[in-house]
Order: sequence, then structure tokens, then C-alpha cells
Amino acid sequence: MESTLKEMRVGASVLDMDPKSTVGGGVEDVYGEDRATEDLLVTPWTISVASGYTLLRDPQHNKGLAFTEKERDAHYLRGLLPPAIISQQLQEKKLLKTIRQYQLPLQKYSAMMELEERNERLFYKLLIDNVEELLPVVYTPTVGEACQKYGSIFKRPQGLYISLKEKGKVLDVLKNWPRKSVQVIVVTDGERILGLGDLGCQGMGIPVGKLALYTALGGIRPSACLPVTIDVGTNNEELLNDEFYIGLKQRRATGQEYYELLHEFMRAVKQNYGEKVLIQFEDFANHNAFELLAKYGTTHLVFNDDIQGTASVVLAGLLSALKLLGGNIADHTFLFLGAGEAGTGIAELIALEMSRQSKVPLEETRKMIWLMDSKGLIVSSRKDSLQQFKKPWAHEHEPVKGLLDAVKAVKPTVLIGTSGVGKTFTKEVIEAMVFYNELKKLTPGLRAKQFFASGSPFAPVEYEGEVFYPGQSNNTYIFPGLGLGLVMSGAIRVHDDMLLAAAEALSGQVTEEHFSKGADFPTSLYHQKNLSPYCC
Ligand SMILES: O=C([O-])CC(=O)C(=O)O
Ligand SMILES: [Mg+2]
Repeated sequence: MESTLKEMRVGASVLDMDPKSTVGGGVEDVYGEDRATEDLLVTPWTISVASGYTLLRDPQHNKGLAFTEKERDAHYLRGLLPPAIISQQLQEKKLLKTIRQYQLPLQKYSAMMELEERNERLFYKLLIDNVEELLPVVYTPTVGEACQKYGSIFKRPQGLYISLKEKGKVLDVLKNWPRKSVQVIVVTDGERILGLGDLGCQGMGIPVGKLALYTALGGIRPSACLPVTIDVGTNNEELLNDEFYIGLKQRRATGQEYYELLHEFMRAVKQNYGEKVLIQFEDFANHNAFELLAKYGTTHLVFNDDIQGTASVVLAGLLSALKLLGGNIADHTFLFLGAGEAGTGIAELIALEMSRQSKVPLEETRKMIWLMDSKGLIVSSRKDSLQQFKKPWAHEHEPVKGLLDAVKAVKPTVLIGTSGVGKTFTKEVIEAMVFYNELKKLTPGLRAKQFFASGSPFAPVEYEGEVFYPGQSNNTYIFPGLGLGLVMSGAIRVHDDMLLAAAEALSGQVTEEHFSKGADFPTSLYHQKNLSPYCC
């Protein structure tokens, strides 16, 4: 059937485009429709020229009312638009006004996505010119809510869906994507979307959102970006019981079936786009993320944003803080609450940086870093039952259960939360941190003794009449620039040194003004005034 389809496509294009076949006049079977039967389908052909009505519906080229008189003549647009000409600047002003009028973040998100589907250039102009205001709309946190409701929001599909149904045909699926010169792919299997868990096929919002930032922040052409969702089912009962769910209604495939589909995808990508296409793994669950990265890190240009992108951004925050505090990263002791992709990824990059700076072997610098998971401090007596990626962090210590006790035992100078569980940094925990750090006198004479940064945007905090602006330690500071660098340099593998360099470069962007407001990321100090406290 597959080969028949292909033949028909070729048949229709070669035979019917032959000028001789048109000389007879009359009603011709231009698209081979007369030859179609129920079993022998004919691909519906549309011959499109980017002009007239088609142009207005082509988001890549449409300018709406911004088409000039000359363009309206040249592109057969007369009469298809009302007479007014509205410049892109004015269109932008109008859209921003409309978006600001919406109360709900999801309404703003939908308005932005509709714009992207209508007029891509205007979408990016608006996003780039107002990136701080619109980032929380097209990205974290609103994109999470959008994924939860994805099925009901979208009128048109975005990105490429590769499900178990396409097993054996993944290369053909890639060829269906209309744009050929792809440079960056963001792929998810939807199993761990942000902190929201398994959203199955509805995770598509994440690759779409991340790639919008590749363009807005990294300058990569939209046509070079390909969002992909691999659908192997979902274990989310609510979605499985939802009659409007857009994905495969089955439990997640695991083991061989899962890895075969992923492998076919990875091979097809290389076959179709070559070795220099960048693949960003996004929001895979722990149990697959580490394995996929280890497996494909040596054969493809690939990185995992949640492990490595997050690690690089957090390291940048630490390097910035050190500029103010003085001293060396190796002077510090770290405690993580959460030992998943972010926790172990950040820990490893810190250990690498410590080793690089102090020339102490990596095995030794790891010992300055402690991680906790839901069962307590990761210690050597737990080693046999630990997942592989946690094992390097199992140091000699007696078991410790709670965070407060761990702070008392480890006496960290840096506390990092990478768990999905909220409200764990209690007053007691923070007081214990302050107590031990004052003893260590690592911050003598500093007014703002503590730095705080959060992954999602966090509203400013007023304390004793002064306003502090929490930095946003989000991988969005890393992946668009890292990706641009990888693509521009023609790299074929991602190395840890690149992540360290990205962290240093980001840290170099932090100014005195940021420091003076308690932020150790180059967060805008102005836009956060518009943040509602709910996203904290
Ligand atoms: O998307 C974000 O805001 C950060 C991220 O990668 C995640 O939470 O998985
Ligand atoms: Mg992520």
C-alpha cells in the first residue's frame, strides 16, 4: 500500500504535469482522481503559489493588513483585504493591547498561538520586542496549563506526531514535514511535562514553546525548527478516560517496544537531516532520560535540557553569586532536595567545575555534594537499591530522613531544590541555613546575605521597605544560545566543556544592578512587576 501511494504521487506529478497531456482540452483527470478506487487512494494535490488567497493563509509569508499597495498588486491581493494599510508596528501595538486585556494567562497563550498560525513574522516581532512580558505566556508557567488542556485549545495541529502506529515508517513521517532544512529538533515523549507529570501526546506544547524561544532568543529561523512528540501511550488515567484526548489511548509502551521506536526516530533524523541537526531531549521521565542521553550522546548531536540545560543555568547562578561573595566554588558544600534529572545533572556539572577550578579529581569533588530523594539523604548504605544515576552521590554517612536534619548534618552553604514537591524550604530550614553559614562566615559584611532564584518566574518580594527581585534560574537562559552555538559551529557532539562555557557566558551577563536587587541572573527587573504572585 505504501509503495502504491508513492507511485501515485509520482505518477500524478510526472504524468499530469506533462504539457502534452493538456493540449486536448476538456475535462482532464489532472490529479488522477478518475483512477482512484476505495483501495487505491490518490493523494489530493494542491498546486500552490504564494499569492492571493493562499498567501493570506500562509503564516510564513502572510503580513495581513501590513501588505503595501505595491505588494497587494504584485501578489493578487486586491479586494482580498480591506483598504487600510496597517504597519507591522501598529499591528504589534494593537495585539499587545488585546493580549494585555485578557485576564487569564491561557487566553493570552491562545491569542499568541493563533497569531503564530496566522502571521509568523508578527508573532516573533511581538515576542522579541516584549520577551520579558510574553515569556511567561508562551513558556513557563502558562505552557504547562496549555498542555493540560491542549486537546481543547488547538484548532490546528502544530509539530510532528510520531506514535507507535508509525513504527516502521518514521522516515516517511519525517518526510511529510513541509520544511526541509531543519536544524533543531526538540522532542518529548510527554511523560514528565514540567512538574505536571505524564501528559502523553499533549506534551506537544513543550517542544513548540521551546522552539519559539530558539527563534525569539536564539535567532534560529522558524522554518529550521521541528517540534516532535513521540506518542507511546500515557499512564494518565484522566487522559485515557477523556473522549477528547488527542493521543494514543493505551498505557505507555516500555522496554524493547519503546526503545525500538526511539531508535528508529533517532536513525531517521540522522538519515533525513544529516549529522549536524541538533536534537534536544525534553521532559522525558528519569527512567528513560539518562539512558537515552548516554546512548545517543555518542552518536548524535544531542543534549537533554532538563539534565544539562538546567545544570548549566544553575551553575551560572552560582558563578555569579561567587563573584559577589568571593572565594572558590570548591569552598562550598551543596545539598539538593531532589535527585532526579535536574538534581543529579546540576550536581555533576558543579562537581566538574569544582574539579576544573581546583584540579581535585572528580570523584573527590563529588563528595562535597549531597543529594536527598523521597527516602532521605543518599548514603552508601542505600547504594544497592539506588537507580544508576544516583549512585555517584551515595557518600559515607548514617541515614538521615528529613531536610532539616540533613541541613544540620551536612551544613551546606548552598541549598538547591529540584523536587516537584512544594513548601519544603520551611522557616526552620532557612534559619538553620543562616545559622550554619553565619558560623562559617562565608558572607561577612554583605547586606543581602542570601541569593534566591527559582525555576519559574517569581514575583518580587518586599522586605523591610525594600523590593527584591528573585532571579529566574530557568534553562531558557541556556538552550537557545547553546543551540545556536552548536548549529553555527557545525558541531556534531555536545561536550561538558560547552555547558561549562555556556554557564560562564551567562554569568558574565549579570550586572551590578541585578546584584543590588538580590538577583544573580540577568532577570529583567521591570517586567516582574507585572507578574501575579500566583506563579510563585
Ligand atoms: O520548561 C521549563 O520551564 C524548564 C524545564 O525544562 C522543565 O521544567 O522541564
Ligand atoms: Mg523541561
